[in-house]
Amino acid sequence: MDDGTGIANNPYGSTVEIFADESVLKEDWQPEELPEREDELEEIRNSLAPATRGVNAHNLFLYGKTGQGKTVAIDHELDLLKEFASGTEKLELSVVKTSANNQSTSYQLAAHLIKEIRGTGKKPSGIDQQSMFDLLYDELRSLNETIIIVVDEIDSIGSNDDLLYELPRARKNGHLEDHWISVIGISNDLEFRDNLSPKVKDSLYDSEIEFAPYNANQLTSILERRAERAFIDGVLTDDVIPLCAAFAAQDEGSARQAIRLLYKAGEIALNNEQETVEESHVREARDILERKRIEEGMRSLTTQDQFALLSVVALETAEETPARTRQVYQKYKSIVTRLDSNQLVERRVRDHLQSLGMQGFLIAETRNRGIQGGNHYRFELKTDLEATLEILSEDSRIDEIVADLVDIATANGLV
Ligand SMILES: Nc1ncnc2c1ncn2[C@@H]1O[C@H](COP(=O)(O)OP(=O)(O)OP(=O)(O)O)[C@@H](O)[C@H]1O
Repeated sequence: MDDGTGIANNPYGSTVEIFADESVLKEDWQPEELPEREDELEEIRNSLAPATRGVNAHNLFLYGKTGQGKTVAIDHELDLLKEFASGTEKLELSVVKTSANNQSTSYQLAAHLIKEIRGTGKKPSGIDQQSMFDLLYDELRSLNETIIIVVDEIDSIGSNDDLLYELPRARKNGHLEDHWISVIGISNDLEFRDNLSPKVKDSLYDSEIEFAPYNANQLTSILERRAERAFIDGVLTDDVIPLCAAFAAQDEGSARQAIRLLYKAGEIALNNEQETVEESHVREARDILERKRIEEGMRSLTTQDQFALLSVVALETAEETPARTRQVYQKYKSIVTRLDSNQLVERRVRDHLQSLGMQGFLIAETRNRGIQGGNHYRFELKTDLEATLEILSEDSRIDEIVADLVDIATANGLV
């Protein structure tokens, strides 16, 4: 049937409508309000407020797992501060934002900041560290009197953290005599603070705010506000939002994950020409996103990460998890022997296991050893076993081992 637009037979011409404003479900959409983070917003405001009183804002660290609203909260408060600055002569403000990205050093971070301030051109390179810092001070001098530097993924800077020590002291040390400078660091790595060198901690550390994972009720309200704008009235069945919220809350409590689930469920309904979004769409969306997450994560695993993961998967198929490091290590040794690969010592394997925990593949539970002192760890698989086995089996180096594990998992009724 022709609807008069001439596109009736075009495969893009779906007659079903689900979304009222799909852009609201996109990653870069900026919410106007964050009622679930009122306390954190107030703490950020109190830390930034000295800038309005003619001195530097406090240095600030925001911690929390992924998708907890750290970035959106800081953006919200900085926007308000900029708005305040534009209406008064009391505050001349410049905000510089950058991400430390994977494995940055102080040198690279300084180069990133220079590029960010210049707004164009390539990152400077080929000079020594002090010259790079001097170049950064030159650029910073061209900015307004009060400078706030936001460094996302600040933990990526690792042990070469000289710049984090230098920046907050730039005024005192005469590099930026006429400026007030402060640094806001954002991190997903909850242990980063403990690993900072004492001199950086001392120089940089004024206050910290931890963003606790959202619970299912908070995620429900976040989703409801989005859904009201994003979807046509009445297309979401009652279970959809609570289910998206529950799935995300069971995992990391991430608002990003909850929003992605809702968006994907809507797309699945639409692609299937269905008039309403239902619980089954959310379940399908969860499976698709989980698989994608594992696939993406696996691409960045090193060979030894992969062997460590495979060891835990092997214990999982035999229903022997959570497992102590020693147990995982035994499995690891048999795997590398079978593959005729380089064998690491137990401590290094434990490092790989912990890194897999950080990357969301494993649950790494810490137990205190009581009077013996120190901690020991227990590891179990966090990702879906069946999907993990399936993705691992695509790697020809380990596919025979994975095939054996699939047999064991099947025999144990796990897949
Ligand atoms: N309270 C909230 N209300 C509405 N939307 C929110 C809220 N918290 C987070 N979001 C949304 O969730 C997504 C993730 O938030 P954000 O990027 O701020 O998280 P993050 O903690 O900085 O995560 P990461 O460390 O991974 O960058 C964004 O789309 C953001 O708009």
